[in-house]
Amino acid sequence: MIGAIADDFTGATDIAVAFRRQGLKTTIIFRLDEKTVLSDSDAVVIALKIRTIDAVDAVDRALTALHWLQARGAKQILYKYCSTFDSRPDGNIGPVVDALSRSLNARHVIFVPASPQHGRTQYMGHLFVDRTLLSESPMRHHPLTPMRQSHLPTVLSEQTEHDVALIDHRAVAQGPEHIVSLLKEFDTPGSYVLIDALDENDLRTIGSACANDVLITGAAGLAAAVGEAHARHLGKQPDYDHSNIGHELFPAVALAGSCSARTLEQIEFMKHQGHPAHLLNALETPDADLLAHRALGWYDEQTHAAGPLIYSSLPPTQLHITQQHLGTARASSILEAAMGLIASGLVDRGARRLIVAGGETSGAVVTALNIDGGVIGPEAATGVPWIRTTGTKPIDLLLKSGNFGEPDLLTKSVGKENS
Ligand SMILES: Nc1ncnc2c1ncn2[C@@H]1O[C@H](COP(=O)(O)OP(=O)(O)OP(=O)(O)O)[C@@H](O)[C@H]1O
Ligand SMILES: O=C(O)[C@@H](O)C(=O)CO
Repeated sequence: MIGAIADDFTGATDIAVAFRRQGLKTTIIFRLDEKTVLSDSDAVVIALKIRTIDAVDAVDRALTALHWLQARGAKQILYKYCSTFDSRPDGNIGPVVDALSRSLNARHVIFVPASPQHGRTQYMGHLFVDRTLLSESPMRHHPLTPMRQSHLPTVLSEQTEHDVALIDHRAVAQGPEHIVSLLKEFDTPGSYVLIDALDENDLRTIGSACANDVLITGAAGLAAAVGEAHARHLGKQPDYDHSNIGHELFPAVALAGSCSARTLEQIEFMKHQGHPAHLLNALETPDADLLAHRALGWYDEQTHAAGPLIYSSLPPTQLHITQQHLGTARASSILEAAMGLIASGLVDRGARRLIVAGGETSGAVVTALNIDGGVIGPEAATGVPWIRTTGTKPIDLLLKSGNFGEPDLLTKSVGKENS
């Protein structure tokens, strides 16, 4: 069984569906419970919310997840971070991988964030988002983890004491045996190796070179490659879900806390299509309870025929003003707490389908709703699967990564009743 630990919730759904697509029976876990028994899962993904928290706490939670997976028979561990390597200079990718590699006694650890299906490629150690370098992409304005350096060996070296090497694309092009022979040079405990990848072929090459590594790290591109090799080994066929998850439960509401460029476009599109929208203004009301109370009062006045939107997302200049006045961490914690309260209030009022934009925001919502896990359904967009939650009152959830999906994704997913 492959065990994956994801540093945020939308990242967890992104790799869960990458495994599922290959035909692996995949379970997603939002809350660790010692009593959980996994029946015949080929891949298990644990969603953590540790991307931006204090590194000591992040390490602690990642190790708890590791031990939980090991106790249930995970043979290979994938640590999933963002395909744009989102992290702060003091963490969290470095400290968490340091702890996981020590605990697993890993000889070398590969780092492969490239995910061509999402337009993320790595060449000569530099990460690209579509046609631009990471540092020139909208990721430079991220509210919590602004990425202003594209050369990943430099970024990772700032987060760890371990040596960081690069296997560049010329070496990848020579095939898996060549990578295996190069990795032998790094076969001392705790050697870190970033590997370039431009397309699915490169990822397949890397996936087969690292098939026996106890610890691998990366994003959905690597998960798909490793999942494919694993499915082949198990004799499983690719699986495209045809269930009705995500298409039948009403009322539906969209919640957006992501300030990523694509989410801002999706919000504009939704408003333009006439969906009612309510902005959470933390600058004016820096109080989670009050923001939630007002948002739910507003929701109660809507007809719900066209799925409503509740959002806090702002473009970079306005975001910066809020963060300067309130402090970055305080603004996030007020808004995440408000989103959690709003989600609980919506479910109490009968909402059956929630579309949530943003990984941290998704973590806040799922945690507030006390959801243990769910079944991965069809993809509304690449890397964005519907999830039907487990438990007595299932709801359908779409946890959307900030930059994923076409501009009409929120509009299409929230839908219009009887349309
Ligand atoms: N108006 C605002 N002012 C300050 N902070 C905000 C505002 N709106 C949202 N935020 C915060 O910005 C953060 C956005 O992170 P989140 O992970 O939800 O989105 P994302 O990074 O775009 O998504 P992903 O990680 O999936 O790519 C959250 O902590 C959220 O509370
Ligand atoms: O890898 C990605 O880009 C996403 O799965 C993600 O991590 C969103 O936060």
